[in-house]
Amino acid sequence: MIQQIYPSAVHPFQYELNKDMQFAAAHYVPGPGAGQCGHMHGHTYFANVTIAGNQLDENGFLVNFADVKKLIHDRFDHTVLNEHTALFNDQDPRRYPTTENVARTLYELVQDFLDQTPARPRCVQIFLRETPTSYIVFRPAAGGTYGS
Ligand SMILES: Nc1nc2c(c(=O)[nH]1)N=C([C@H](O)[C@H](O)COP(=O)(O)OP(=O)(O)OP(=O)(O)O)CN2
Ligand SMILES: [Zn+2]
Repeated sequence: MIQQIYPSAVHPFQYELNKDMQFAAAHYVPGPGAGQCGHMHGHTYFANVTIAGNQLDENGFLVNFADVKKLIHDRFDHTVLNEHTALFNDQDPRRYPTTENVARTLYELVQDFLDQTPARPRCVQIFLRETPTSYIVFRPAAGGTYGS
């Protein structure tokens, strides 16, 4: 069981759902300053996904916790992040599998899924821990984010 305190996302919605999960994945960071991280190595990533909205679906869910896990855990667990070439790219720093870019990519995957649901709740925060001492918090930019 994952038990961590996460930073709060500020949002105007009544319901806030949080899903914790972990996944084991390997990666290397191709950047010139990556040092040791340029070599293939692995992490047990811990992700916390925060989704918010005002409307529940026909199940009484904001979104099914299991669907959120499927989007991330089932896709990345026991994989090499650099090999997800539709998402990451060794030639483009915006697409290197750094913690920052992985966190943003998780946001994009989750929000794309939510956009296909009738109530279209919003992913308001991704917390992604790569090591016991290093983590990133990604929040979508303000402006246009909470428009509907
Ligand atoms: N801003 C970023 N810096 C670093 C990233 C990153 O994704 N974004 N990644 C790495 C490496 O991939 C590495 O796996 C993690 O680095 P680090 O936290 O330095 O790992 P340590 O376990 O060695 O940390 P200590 O606190 O020194 O034990 C590097 N930088
Ligand atoms: Zn790493």
